[in-house]
Amino acid sequence: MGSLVSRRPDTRSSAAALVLTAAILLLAAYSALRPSSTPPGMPNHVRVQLQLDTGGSGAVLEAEGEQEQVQAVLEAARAEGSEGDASMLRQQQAVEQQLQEVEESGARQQQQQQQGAATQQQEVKQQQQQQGAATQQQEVKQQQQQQEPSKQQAGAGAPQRWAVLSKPPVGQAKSAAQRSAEFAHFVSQCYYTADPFACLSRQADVEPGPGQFRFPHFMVVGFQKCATTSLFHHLSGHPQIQNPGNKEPEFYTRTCAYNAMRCMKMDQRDYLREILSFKEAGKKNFTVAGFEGSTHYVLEGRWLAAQLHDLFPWLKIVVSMREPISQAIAMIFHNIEHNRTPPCYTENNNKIYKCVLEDLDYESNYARAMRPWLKHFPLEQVHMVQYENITSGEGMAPALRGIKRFLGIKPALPDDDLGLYNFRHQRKHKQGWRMTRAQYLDLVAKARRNAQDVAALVRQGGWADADGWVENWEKAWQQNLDESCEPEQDGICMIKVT
Ligand SMILES: Nc1ncnc2c1ncn2[C@@H]1O[C@H](COP(=O)(O)OS(=O)(=O)O)[C@@H](OP(=O)(O)O)[C@H]1O
Repeated sequence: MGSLVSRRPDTRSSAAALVLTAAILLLAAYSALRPSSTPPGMPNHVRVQLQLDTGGSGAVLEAEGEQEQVQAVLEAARAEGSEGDASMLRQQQAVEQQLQEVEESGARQQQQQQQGAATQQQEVKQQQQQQGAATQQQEVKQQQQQQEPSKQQAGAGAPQRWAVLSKPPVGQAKSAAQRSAEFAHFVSQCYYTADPFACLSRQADVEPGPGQFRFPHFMVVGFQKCATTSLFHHLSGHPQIQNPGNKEPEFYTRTCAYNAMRCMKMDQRDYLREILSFKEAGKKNFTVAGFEGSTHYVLEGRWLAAQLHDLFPWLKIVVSMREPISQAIAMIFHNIEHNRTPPCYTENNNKIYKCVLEDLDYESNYARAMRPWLKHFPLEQVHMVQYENITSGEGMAPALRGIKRFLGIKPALPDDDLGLYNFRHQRKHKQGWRMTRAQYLDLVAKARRNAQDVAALVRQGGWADADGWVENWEKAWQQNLDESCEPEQDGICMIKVT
Protein backbone atom coordinates (compact mmCIF):
# COMPACT_ATOMS: atom_id res chain seq x y z
CA MET A 1 0.00 0.00 0.00
CA GLY A 2 1.36 3.42 -0.91
CA SER A 3 1.94 6.35 1.37
CA LEU A 4 -0.62 9.06 1.78
CA VAL A 5 0.30 12.70 2.09
CA SER A 6 -1.99 15.68 2.34
CA ARG A 7 -0.95 19.32 2.84
CA ARG A 8 -3.71 21.86 2.67
CA PRO A 9 -2.58 25.34 3.69
CA ASP A 10 -5.38 27.09 1.80
CA THR A 11 -8.15 24.72 0.78
CA ARG A 12 -10.91 26.93 2.17
CA SER A 13 -11.10 29.15 -0.86
CA SER A 14 -13.49 28.71 -3.74
CA ALA A 15 -10.56 28.19 -6.11
CA ALA A 16 -9.33 25.30 -4.03
CA ALA A 17 -12.79 23.78 -3.90
CA LEU A 18 -13.10 23.99 -7.65
CA VAL A 19 -9.74 22.40 -8.30
CA LEU A 20 -10.50 19.61 -5.91
CA THR A 21 -13.82 18.97 -7.63
CA ALA A 22 -12.02 18.79 -10.94
CA ALA A 23 -9.38 16.47 -9.54
CA ILE A 24 -11.98 14.08 -8.14
CA LEU A 25 -13.81 14.00 -11.46
CA LEU A 26 -10.58 13.31 -13.31
CA LEU A 27 -9.66 10.61 -10.83
CA ALA A 28 -13.05 8.96 -11.37
CA ALA A 29 -12.57 9.09 -15.14
CA TYR A 30 -9.12 7.64 -14.79
CA SER A 31 -10.47 4.77 -12.72
CA ALA A 32 -12.99 4.02 -15.49
CA LEU A 33 -10.11 3.63 -17.91
CA ARG A 34 -8.19 1.13 -15.85
CA PRO A 35 -8.68 -2.51 -16.77
CA SER A 36 -10.72 -4.47 -14.24
CA SER A 37 -7.77 -6.52 -13.13
CA THR A 38 -4.58 -4.48 -12.67
CA PRO A 39 -1.74 -6.03 -14.62
CA PRO A 40 1.50 -6.90 -12.82
CA GLY A 41 3.82 -3.90 -12.48
CA MET A 42 0.87 -1.48 -12.65
CA PRO A 43 -0.48 -1.41 -9.09
CA ASN A 44 -3.65 0.44 -8.20
CA HIS A 45 -1.57 3.42 -7.19
CA VAL A 46 -2.08 7.05 -8.13
CA ARG A 47 -0.48 10.35 -7.30
CA VAL A 48 -2.26 13.69 -7.36
CA GLN A 49 -0.46 16.96 -6.92
CA LEU A 50 -2.49 20.16 -7.00
CA GLN A 51 -0.92 23.58 -6.92
CA LEU A 52 -3.59 25.91 -5.62
CA ASP A 53 -2.30 29.34 -6.49
CA THR A 54 -5.04 31.08 -4.58
CA GLY A 55 -4.22 34.60 -3.49
CA GLY A 56 -0.53 34.00 -4.08
CA SER A 57 -0.40 31.51 -1.21
CA GLY A 58 1.14 28.80 -3.37
CA ALA A 59 -0.89 26.19 -1.49
CA VAL A 60 -0.20 22.63 -2.55
CA LEU A 61 -2.17 19.50 -2.04
CA GLU A 62 -0.55 16.16 -2.65
CA ALA A 63 -2.07 12.75 -2.26
CA GLU A 64 -0.50 9.48 -3.17
CA GLY A 65 -1.52 5.91 -2.56
CA GLU A 66 -4.30 3.48 -3.35
CA GLN A 67 -6.82 5.13 -5.59
CA GLU A 68 -9.66 4.85 -3.04
CA GLN A 69 -7.56 6.47 -0.33
CA VAL A 70 -6.55 9.36 -2.60
CA GLN A 71 -10.17 9.88 -3.57
CA ALA A 72 -11.14 10.02 0.11
CA VAL A 73 -8.48 12.67 0.79
CA LEU A 74 -9.70 14.79 -2.11
CA GLU A 75 -13.35 14.43 -1.01
CA ALA A 76 -12.48 15.51 2.50
CA ALA A 77 -10.56 18.52 1.21
CA ARG A 78 -13.43 19.49 -1.05
CA ALA A 79 -15.88 19.34 1.85
CA GLU A 80 -13.83 22.05 3.56
CA GLY A 81 -13.92 24.40 0.57
CA SER A 82 -16.69 26.83 -0.38
CA GLU A 83 -18.56 27.37 -3.66
CA GLY A 84 -16.80 28.94 -6.64
CA ASP A 85 -17.59 32.30 -8.26
CA ALA A 86 -18.22 33.09 -11.94
CA SER A 87 -14.58 33.21 -12.99
CA MET A 88 -13.95 29.93 -11.27
CA LEU A 89 -16.94 28.49 -13.11
CA ARG A 90 -15.26 29.25 -16.43
CA GLN A 91 -12.20 27.37 -15.30
CA GLN A 92 -14.36 24.48 -14.12
CA GLN A 93 -15.83 24.30 -17.62
CA ALA A 94 -12.34 24.05 -19.05
CA VAL A 95 -11.55 21.25 -16.65
CA GLU A 96 -14.79 19.48 -17.52
CA GLN A 97 -13.99 19.75 -21.21
CA GLN A 98 -10.69 18.05 -20.53
CA LEU A 99 -12.50 15.42 -18.53
CA GLN A 100 -14.84 14.78 -21.43
CA GLU A 101 -11.91 14.20 -23.74
CA VAL A 102 -10.38 11.75 -21.29
CA GLU A 103 -13.73 9.96 -21.04
CA GLU A 104 -14.09 9.78 -24.80
CA SER A 105 -10.69 8.24 -25.27
CA GLY A 106 -11.52 5.86 -22.40
CA ALA A 107 -14.68 4.76 -24.19
CA ARG A 108 -12.67 4.09 -27.34
CA GLN A 109 -10.25 2.03 -25.33
CA GLN A 110 -13.04 -0.05 -23.74
CA GLN A 111 -14.52 -0.72 -27.16
CA GLN A 112 -11.20 -2.03 -28.35
CA GLN A 113 -10.91 -4.25 -25.30
CA GLN A 114 -14.39 -5.72 -25.94
CA GLN A 115 -13.40 -6.54 -29.49
CA GLY A 116 -10.41 -8.37 -28.08
CA ALA A 117 -8.16 -6.17 -30.18
CA ALA A 118 -6.49 -4.29 -27.38
CA THR A 119 -3.35 -5.96 -26.19
CA GLN A 120 -1.61 -4.83 -23.05
CA GLN A 121 0.94 -2.96 -25.16
CA GLN A 122 -1.75 -0.95 -26.96
CA GLU A 123 -3.29 -0.07 -23.66
CA VAL A 124 -0.02 1.38 -22.35
CA LYS A 125 0.38 3.30 -25.62
CA GLN A 126 -3.07 4.82 -25.28
CA GLN A 127 -2.39 5.82 -21.74
CA GLN A 128 0.71 7.61 -22.99
CA GLN A 129 -1.36 9.40 -25.62
CA GLN A 130 -3.93 10.43 -23.04
CA GLN A 131 -1.21 11.77 -20.81
CA GLY A 132 0.21 13.64 -23.81
CA ALA A 133 -3.17 15.18 -24.61
CA ALA A 134 -3.68 16.21 -21.01
CA THR A 135 -0.19 17.72 -20.95
CA GLN A 136 -0.88 19.73 -24.10
CA GLN A 137 -3.91 21.23 -22.43
CA GLN A 138 -1.92 21.97 -19.32
CA GLU A 139 0.74 23.63 -21.46
CA VAL A 140 -1.83 25.96 -23.09
CA LYS A 141 -3.24 26.74 -19.68
CA GLN A 142 0.20 27.48 -18.24
CA GLN A 143 0.99 29.77 -21.17
CA GLN A 144 -2.23 31.67 -20.49
CA GLN A 145 -1.22 31.99 -16.86
CA GLN A 146 2.24 33.23 -17.77
CA GLN A 147 0.61 35.95 -19.85
CA GLU A 148 -1.09 37.24 -16.70
CA PRO A 149 1.74 37.49 -14.22
CA SER A 150 0.58 40.74 -12.62
CA LYS A 151 -2.75 39.17 -11.74
CA GLN A 152 -1.02 36.26 -10.13
CA GLN A 153 1.20 38.57 -8.17
CA ALA A 154 -1.65 40.75 -7.00
CA GLY A 155 -3.63 37.71 -5.97
CA ALA A 156 -6.96 39.24 -7.01
CA GLY A 157 -8.84 36.81 -9.21
CA ALA A 158 -5.60 34.88 -9.51
CA PRO A 159 -5.76 32.06 -12.02
CA GLN A 160 -5.07 28.61 -10.71
CA ARG A 161 -2.33 26.36 -11.86
CA TRP A 162 -4.38 23.40 -11.11
CA ALA A 163 -3.38 19.90 -11.67
CA VAL A 164 -0.60 17.54 -12.44
CA LEU A 165 -2.74 14.44 -12.38
CA SER A 166 -1.00 11.36 -13.52
CA LYS A 167 -0.33 7.79 -12.89
CA PRO A 168 3.39 7.36 -12.09
CA PRO A 169 5.32 6.67 -15.31
CA VAL A 170 5.13 2.99 -16.21
CA GLY A 171 8.73 2.73 -17.34
CA GLN A 172 8.10 5.05 -20.29
CA ALA A 173 9.86 8.37 -20.99
CA LYS A 174 7.92 11.62 -20.76
CA SER A 175 6.82 13.16 -24.03
CA ALA A 176 8.58 16.33 -25.25
CA ALA A 177 5.42 18.39 -24.72
CA GLN A 178 5.10 17.05 -21.19
CA ARG A 179 8.72 17.94 -20.39
CA SER A 180 8.36 21.46 -21.84
CA ALA A 181 5.21 22.16 -19.86
CA GLU A 182 6.59 20.80 -16.61
CA PHE A 183 9.89 22.65 -16.98
CA ALA A 184 8.26 26.01 -17.86
CA HIS A 185 5.81 25.57 -15.00
CA PHE A 186 8.54 24.74 -12.53
CA VAL A 187 10.77 27.69 -13.44
CA SER A 188 7.88 30.20 -13.71
CA GLN A 189 6.58 29.55 -10.23
CA CYS A 190 10.04 30.15 -8.70
CA TYR A 191 9.46 33.90 -9.00
CA TYR A 192 6.55 33.69 -6.56
CA THR A 193 8.18 31.44 -4.00
CA ALA A 194 9.64 32.66 -0.72
CA ASP A 195 13.18 31.97 -1.91
CA PRO A 196 13.43 32.41 -5.71
CA PHE A 197 17.13 31.51 -5.98
CA ALA A 198 16.74 28.32 -3.95
CA CYS A 199 13.80 27.35 -6.13
CA LEU A 200 15.70 28.09 -9.36
CA SER A 201 18.58 25.96 -8.11
CA ARG A 202 16.23 22.99 -7.97
CA GLN A 203 15.52 23.19 -11.70
CA ALA A 204 18.75 21.17 -12.00
CA ASP A 205 16.48 18.20 -11.23
CA VAL A 206 13.86 19.07 -13.86
CA GLU A 207 14.59 18.12 -17.44
CA PRO A 208 13.97 20.93 -19.97
CA GLY A 209 11.92 20.20 -23.07
CA PRO A 210 13.32 20.63 -26.60
CA GLY A 211 14.64 24.16 -27.20
CA GLN A 212 14.31 25.24 -23.57
CA PHE A 213 17.14 26.75 -21.52
CA ARG A 214 17.68 26.58 -17.81
CA PHE A 215 17.37 30.03 -16.27
CA PRO A 216 19.71 31.90 -16.23
CA HIS A 217 21.66 30.19 -18.97
CA PHE A 218 24.95 32.13 -19.03
CA MET A 219 26.94 35.18 -17.93
CA VAL A 220 29.56 37.34 -19.61
CA VAL A 221 31.82 37.93 -16.61
CA GLY A 222 34.73 39.96 -18.02
CA PHE A 223 37.32 41.23 -18.53
CA GLN A 224 36.88 44.99 -18.44
CA LYS A 225 37.63 46.78 -21.70
CA CYS A 226 37.60 43.57 -23.73
CA ALA A 227 34.61 44.47 -25.95
CA THR A 228 32.13 42.96 -23.50
CA THR A 229 29.58 45.71 -24.29
CA SER A 230 29.76 44.95 -27.99
CA LEU A 231 29.46 41.27 -27.22
CA PHE A 232 26.51 41.95 -24.92
CA HIS A 233 24.62 43.78 -27.71
CA HIS A 234 25.62 41.26 -30.32
CA LEU A 235 24.24 38.40 -28.22
CA SER A 236 21.16 40.34 -27.04
CA GLY A 237 20.07 40.63 -30.66
CA HIS A 238 20.02 36.87 -31.12
CA PRO A 239 16.49 35.44 -31.37
CA GLN A 240 17.32 32.63 -28.94
CA ILE A 241 18.61 35.02 -26.27
CA GLN A 242 16.53 37.09 -23.87
CA ASN A 243 17.61 40.71 -23.99
CA PRO A 244 18.62 41.63 -20.41
CA GLY A 245 17.55 44.82 -18.64
CA ASN A 246 21.01 46.36 -18.59
CA LYS A 247 24.71 45.58 -18.63
CA GLU A 248 26.98 45.75 -15.61
CA PRO A 249 24.38 45.27 -12.87
CA GLU A 250 27.21 43.94 -10.66
CA PHE A 251 24.36 42.40 -8.72
CA TYR A 252 26.28 39.83 -6.69
CA THR A 253 29.06 42.22 -5.76
CA ARG A 254 27.03 45.36 -5.24
CA THR A 255 23.53 44.34 -4.16
CA CYS A 256 24.28 41.06 -2.45
CA ALA A 257 27.35 42.43 -0.72
CA TYR A 258 29.55 39.53 -1.73
CA ASN A 259 27.18 36.84 -0.51
CA ALA A 260 25.05 35.54 -3.35
CA MET A 261 23.56 32.82 -1.18
CA ARG A 262 22.18 35.26 1.37
CA CYS A 263 20.99 37.88 -1.04
CA MET A 264 17.68 39.42 0.10
CA LYS A 265 14.64 37.73 -1.38
CA MET A 266 13.20 41.02 -2.65
CA ASP A 267 16.50 41.79 -4.36
CA GLN A 268 16.47 38.37 -5.96
CA ARG A 269 13.04 39.07 -7.42
CA ASP A 270 14.12 42.52 -8.65
CA TYR A 271 17.20 40.99 -10.24
CA LEU A 272 15.17 38.32 -12.00
CA ARG A 273 12.66 40.84 -13.27
CA GLU A 274 14.72 43.96 -13.99
CA ILE A 275 18.07 42.50 -15.03
CA LEU A 276 17.43 39.00 -16.34
CA SER A 277 14.00 39.82 -17.86
CA PHE A 278 12.60 36.70 -16.26
CA LYS A 279 8.96 37.34 -17.15
CA GLU A 280 9.72 37.96 -20.81
CA ALA A 281 11.67 34.69 -20.91
CA GLY A 282 8.72 32.97 -19.19
CA LYS A 283 6.31 34.24 -21.83
CA LYS A 284 8.57 32.61 -24.40
CA ASN A 285 8.34 29.37 -22.44
CA PHE A 286 12.07 29.61 -21.57
CA THR A 287 13.00 28.86 -25.16
CA VAL A 288 15.31 31.90 -24.90
CA ALA A 289 18.55 31.97 -22.94
CA GLY A 290 18.59 34.38 -19.98
CA PHE A 291 21.87 36.15 -19.23
CA GLU A 292 23.62 39.19 -17.86
CA GLY A 293 27.04 40.79 -18.28
CA SER A 294 29.09 42.21 -15.40
CA THR A 295 32.78 42.61 -16.05
CA HIS A 296 33.88 42.83 -12.41
CA TYR A 297 32.64 39.33 -11.67
CA VAL A 298 35.69 37.75 -13.22
CA LEU A 299 37.98 39.42 -10.67
CA GLU A 300 35.79 38.20 -7.81
CA GLY A 301 36.14 34.53 -8.69
CA ARG A 302 37.65 33.57 -5.34
CA TRP A 303 34.30 33.87 -3.60
CA LEU A 304 31.84 34.28 -6.50
CA ALA A 305 32.72 31.26 -8.65
CA ALA A 306 31.87 28.76 -5.91
CA GLN A 307 28.67 30.59 -4.95
CA LEU A 308 27.42 30.95 -8.51
CA HIS A 309 28.16 27.31 -9.17
CA ASP A 310 26.24 26.30 -6.05
CA LEU A 311 23.28 28.43 -7.13
CA PHE A 312 23.20 27.62 -10.84
CA PRO A 313 25.38 24.57 -11.45
CA TRP A 314 24.49 24.50 -15.16
CA LEU A 315 25.56 28.14 -15.74
CA LYS A 316 27.85 28.88 -18.70
CA ILE A 317 30.59 31.46 -18.36
CA VAL A 318 31.93 33.63 -21.21
CA VAL A 319 35.18 35.58 -20.84
CA SER A 320 36.95 37.88 -23.28
CA MET A 321 40.66 38.77 -23.00
CA ARG A 322 42.60 41.52 -24.72
CA GLU A 323 46.32 42.02 -25.12
CA PRO A 324 47.08 42.81 -21.45
CA ILE A 325 49.01 46.08 -21.89
CA SER A 326 46.24 47.48 -24.10
CA GLN A 327 43.58 46.28 -21.68
CA ALA A 328 45.36 47.88 -18.73
CA ILE A 329 45.77 51.19 -20.58
CA ALA A 330 42.11 51.23 -21.61
CA MET A 331 41.04 50.49 -18.04
CA ILE A 332 43.29 53.16 -16.52
CA PHE A 333 42.02 55.73 -18.99
CA HIS A 334 38.44 54.71 -18.25
CA ASN A 335 39.04 55.25 -14.50
CA ILE A 336 40.69 58.62 -15.04
CA GLU A 337 37.74 59.70 -17.19
CA HIS A 338 35.43 58.78 -14.33
CA ASN A 339 37.50 60.85 -11.87
CA ARG A 340 39.04 57.76 -10.32
CA THR A 341 42.67 58.69 -10.93
CA PRO A 342 44.83 55.86 -9.57
CA PRO A 343 47.65 56.77 -7.15
CA CYS A 344 50.24 55.31 -9.56
CA TYR A 345 49.29 57.96 -12.13
CA THR A 346 51.47 60.78 -10.83
CA GLU A 347 54.77 61.28 -12.69
CA ASN A 348 54.49 63.57 -15.64
CA ASN A 349 56.31 61.64 -18.29
CA ASN A 350 56.14 58.03 -17.16
CA LYS A 351 52.73 57.95 -15.60
CA ILE A 352 51.01 55.27 -17.62
CA TYR A 353 53.95 52.85 -17.38
CA LYS A 354 53.85 52.59 -13.59
CA CYS A 355 50.11 51.92 -13.51
CA VAL A 356 50.27 49.27 -16.23
CA LEU A 357 53.16 47.57 -14.46
CA GLU A 358 51.01 47.22 -11.32
CA ASP A 359 47.88 46.13 -13.17
CA LEU A 360 49.69 43.33 -14.97
CA ASP A 361 50.05 41.63 -11.59
CA TYR A 362 46.41 42.05 -10.60
CA GLU A 363 43.47 43.24 -12.72
CA SER A 364 45.17 42.39 -16.01
CA ASN A 365 46.57 39.08 -14.80
CA TYR A 366 44.01 36.90 -16.56
CA ALA A 367 45.27 33.48 -15.53
CA ARG A 368 45.26 34.48 -11.88
CA ALA A 369 41.64 35.67 -12.12
CA MET A 370 40.49 32.63 -14.12
CA ARG A 371 41.84 29.90 -11.85
CA PRO A 372 38.99 29.99 -9.29
CA TRP A 373 36.41 29.87 -12.10
CA LEU A 374 38.09 26.86 -13.61
CA LYS A 375 38.31 25.25 -10.20
CA HIS A 376 34.55 25.45 -9.66
CA PHE A 377 33.10 25.25 -13.16
CA PRO A 378 33.80 22.32 -15.48
CA LEU A 379 35.79 23.23 -18.58
CA GLU A 380 32.80 22.59 -20.85
CA GLN A 381 30.88 25.37 -19.07
CA VAL A 382 33.56 28.01 -19.61
CA HIS A 383 34.41 29.74 -22.89
CA MET A 384 37.40 32.05 -23.31
CA VAL A 385 37.61 34.29 -26.37
CA GLN A 386 40.33 36.61 -27.53
CA TYR A 387 39.32 40.25 -28.01
CA GLU A 388 41.62 40.61 -31.03
CA ASN A 389 39.85 37.64 -32.60
CA ILE A 390 36.27 38.76 -32.06
CA THR A 391 36.92 42.37 -33.07
CA SER A 392 38.77 42.01 -36.34
CA GLY A 393 40.34 39.88 -38.99
CA GLU A 394 39.77 36.41 -40.24
CA GLY A 395 39.21 35.01 -36.76
CA MET A 396 36.15 37.17 -36.15
CA ALA A 397 33.39 35.10 -37.76
CA PRO A 398 34.58 31.72 -36.44
CA ALA A 399 35.16 33.16 -32.94
CA LEU A 400 31.65 34.69 -32.81
CA ARG A 401 30.13 31.47 -34.11
CA GLY A 402 32.15 29.56 -31.52
CA ILE A 403 30.54 31.56 -28.70
CA LYS A 404 27.05 30.76 -29.98
CA ARG A 405 27.89 27.11 -30.48
CA PHE A 406 29.14 27.01 -26.90
CA LEU A 407 25.87 28.58 -25.73
CA GLY A 408 23.85 26.02 -27.67
CA ILE A 409 22.18 28.59 -29.94
CA LYS A 410 22.16 28.88 -33.72
CA PRO A 411 25.75 29.85 -34.56
CA ALA A 412 25.19 32.00 -37.64
CA LEU A 413 22.73 34.44 -36.07
CA PRO A 414 22.32 37.38 -35.83
CA ASP A 415 25.42 37.83 -38.02
CA ASP A 416 29.17 37.66 -37.80
CA ASP A 417 29.89 41.33 -37.20
CA LEU A 418 30.46 42.36 -33.60
CA GLY A 419 29.61 46.06 -33.83
CA LEU A 420 31.45 48.75 -31.88
CA TYR A 421 30.14 49.94 -28.52
CA ASN A 422 31.72 51.74 -25.62
CA PHE A 423 34.86 52.98 -27.38
CA ARG A 424 36.90 55.66 -25.69
CA HIS A 425 40.55 56.26 -26.16
CA GLN A 426 40.59 54.61 -29.58
CA ARG A 427 39.10 57.89 -30.74
CA LYS A 428 40.72 60.30 -28.30
CA HIS A 429 44.27 58.95 -28.02
CA LYS A 430 45.20 58.16 -31.57
CA GLN A 431 48.70 59.54 -30.99
CA GLY A 432 49.36 56.73 -28.46
CA TRP A 433 50.60 56.45 -24.87
CA ARG A 434 54.00 57.80 -23.95
CA MET A 435 56.77 55.72 -22.32
CA THR A 436 60.39 54.76 -23.06
CA ARG A 437 61.31 51.75 -25.16
CA ALA A 438 62.97 50.14 -22.08
CA GLN A 439 59.76 50.61 -20.14
CA TYR A 440 57.65 49.09 -22.89
CA LEU A 441 60.01 46.10 -23.09
CA ASP A 442 59.58 45.72 -19.35
CA LEU A 443 55.80 45.61 -19.72
CA VAL A 444 56.02 43.19 -22.64
CA ALA A 445 58.17 40.79 -20.58
CA LYS A 446 55.54 40.72 -17.87
CA ALA A 447 52.62 40.53 -20.31
CA ARG A 448 54.35 37.65 -22.12
CA ARG A 449 54.42 35.57 -18.93
CA ASN A 450 50.73 36.38 -18.52
CA ALA A 451 50.09 35.33 -22.12
CA GLN A 452 51.87 32.01 -21.64
CA ASP A 453 49.78 31.25 -18.54
CA VAL A 454 46.64 32.11 -20.49
CA ALA A 455 47.74 29.93 -23.40
CA ALA A 456 48.13 27.00 -21.00
CA LEU A 457 44.53 27.50 -19.85
CA VAL A 458 43.28 27.86 -23.44
CA ARG A 459 45.08 24.65 -24.35
CA GLN A 460 43.56 22.89 -21.36
CA GLY A 461 40.04 24.00 -22.28
CA GLY A 462 40.46 23.65 -26.05
CA TRP A 463 38.60 26.95 -26.60
CA ALA A 464 40.89 28.24 -29.33
CA ASP A 465 44.28 27.82 -30.90
CA ALA A 466 46.53 28.52 -27.90
CA ASP A 467 49.64 29.21 -30.01
CA GLY A 468 47.67 31.54 -32.29
CA TRP A 469 46.47 33.36 -29.17
CA VAL A 470 50.04 34.16 -28.06
CA GLU A 471 51.04 35.02 -31.64
CA ASN A 472 48.27 37.64 -31.86
CA TRP A 473 49.62 39.44 -28.84
CA GLU A 474 53.26 39.05 -29.86
CA LYS A 475 52.31 40.67 -33.17
CA ALA A 476 50.83 43.68 -31.34
CA TRP A 477 53.96 44.12 -29.21
CA GLN A 478 56.28 43.81 -32.18
CA GLN A 479 54.21 46.28 -34.18
CA ASN A 480 54.53 48.88 -31.41
CA LEU A 481 58.28 48.29 -31.12
CA ASP A 482 58.70 48.61 -34.91
CA GLU A 483 56.31 51.44 -35.65
CA SER A 484 55.73 53.44 -32.46
CA CYS A 485 59.12 53.42 -30.69
CA GLU A 486 62.44 55.11 -31.28
CA PRO A 487 65.18 52.47 -31.59
CA GLU A 488 67.31 53.46 -28.57
CA GLN A 489 66.59 51.94 -25.17
CA ASP A 490 65.76 55.38 -23.77
CA GLY A 491 63.96 56.38 -26.97
CA ILE A 492 60.30 57.37 -26.74
CA CYS A 493 57.38 55.14 -27.66
CA MET A 494 53.83 56.30 -28.31
CA ILE A 495 52.11 53.00 -27.60
CA LYS A 496 49.00 52.06 -29.57
CA VAL A 497 46.44 49.70 -28.13
CA THR A 498 44.85 46.76 -29.94
N1 LIG B 1 34.02 45.84 -32.60
C1 LIG B 1 35.05 46.36 -31.91
N2 LIG B 1 36.25 46.51 -32.49
C2 LIG B 1 37.29 47.02 -31.80
N3 LIG B 1 37.22 47.41 -30.51
C3 LIG B 1 36.04 47.29 -29.90
C4 LIG B 1 34.91 46.77 -30.55
N4 LIG B 1 33.90 46.79 -29.67
C5 LIG B 1 34.39 47.31 -28.53
N5 LIG B 1 35.67 47.61 -28.66
C6 LIG B 1 36.55 48.21 -27.64
O1 LIG B 1 36.35 47.53 -26.41
C7 LIG B 1 36.52 48.46 -25.33
C8 LIG B 1 35.29 48.48 -24.46
O2 LIG B 1 35.22 47.24 -23.84
P1 LIG B 1 34.06 46.92 -22.81
O3 LIG B 1 32.76 47.18 -23.45
O4 LIG B 1 34.29 45.54 -22.33
O5 LIG B 1 34.34 47.97 -21.68
S1 LIG B 1 33.70 47.97 -20.21
O6 LIG B 1 34.65 47.29 -19.34
O7 LIG B 1 32.42 47.33 -20.25
O8 LIG B 1 33.61 49.42 -19.85
C9 LIG B 1 36.77 49.80 -25.95
O9 LIG B 1 38.17 49.96 -26.01
P2 LIG B 1 38.89 51.37 -25.84
O10 LIG B 1 38.37 52.24 -26.97
O11 LIG B 1 40.34 51.05 -25.97
O12 LIG B 1 38.52 51.90 -24.51
C10 LIG B 1 36.19 49.65 -27.34
O13 LIG B 1 36.75 50.53 -28.27
